[in-house]
Amino acid sequence: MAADPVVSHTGRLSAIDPEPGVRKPDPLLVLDQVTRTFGGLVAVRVEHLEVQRGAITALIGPNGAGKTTLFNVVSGFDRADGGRWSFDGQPLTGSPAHRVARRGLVRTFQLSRALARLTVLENLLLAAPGQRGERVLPALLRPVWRGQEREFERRADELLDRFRLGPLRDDHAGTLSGGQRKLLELARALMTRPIMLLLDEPMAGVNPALTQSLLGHITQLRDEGLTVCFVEHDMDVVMGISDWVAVMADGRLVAEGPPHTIGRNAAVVDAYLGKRHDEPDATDGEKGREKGKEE
Ligand SMILES: Nc1ncnc2c1ncn2[C@@H]1O[C@H](COP(=O)(O)OP(=O)(O)OP(=O)(O)O)[C@@H](O)[C@H]1O
Repeated sequence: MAADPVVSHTGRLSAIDPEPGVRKPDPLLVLDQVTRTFGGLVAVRVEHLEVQRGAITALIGPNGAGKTTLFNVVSGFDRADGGRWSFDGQPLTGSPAHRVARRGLVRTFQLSRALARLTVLENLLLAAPGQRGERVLPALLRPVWRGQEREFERRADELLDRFRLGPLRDDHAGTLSGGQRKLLELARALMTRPIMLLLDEPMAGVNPALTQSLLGHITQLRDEGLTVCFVEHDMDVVMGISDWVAVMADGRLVAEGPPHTIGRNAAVVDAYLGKRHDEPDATDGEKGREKGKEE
């Protein structure tokens, strides 16, 4: 019997050297010399990073390490100052967000105020591939749906069932709990049938019962072949679902390895002790100071 491709992808990860920038057996996303600066602050300076296809990779690091900025750059929501990156063997450097999504790399965002006013179903339909809000909204008001819209609605219902959001289909998204919103964000991202998902703190604001369910959904998606990279501060979550962990500090990639090795890595201990997780560093920019105040 042929080997399960997913098991072999993640299994092969445990055999490679846990070194920052190490080559992966089957990289889907590859970054080289990627930098992003804000004024004098170098937020990201990643020399080389490969994300393994079919695996769940956690991106961790203290506040202000550059994780979100890296996600923004790669997903086309921010520009880099330098470097190049490729996806599925083809260059992706500098592509705008809509093109990145069309290539199959999709990033989740927290539900915005505008989307909170739409129903759960409308949120999914707006995320349908090749659709732009101005084309979908009038369609939503039409009593008879044409072929493409019907197909999108079928896909949306499939996802709502999958995430047990079916009964909330016609509720305003703003009325959902924190955990249900996270499920909706995941469902929105899946409308386009992506190859890879970038999840920014998928468990933030989720109660423990729903956290388990969300973790189950994410590992199930991985088992179906989706590649997942997520930023997370909760180490139980990181240890619980990731196949591989990449650690950033001060914009750099300082460590990589299987989850059970990461806690023992001296560079990781330095990164977290040097800049406590709940404490913004004095060298952080405005954003770091603002975050510090909020927390
Ligand atoms: N738009 C911006 N303008 C100025 N500085 C920024 C901006 N965005 C990020 N930064 C700075 O870049 C650095 C990296 O921030 P980033 O949000 O990427 O870190 P992070 O690792 O995601 O942190 P956290 O875990 O707290 O979300 C920080 O010092 C931050 O203050």
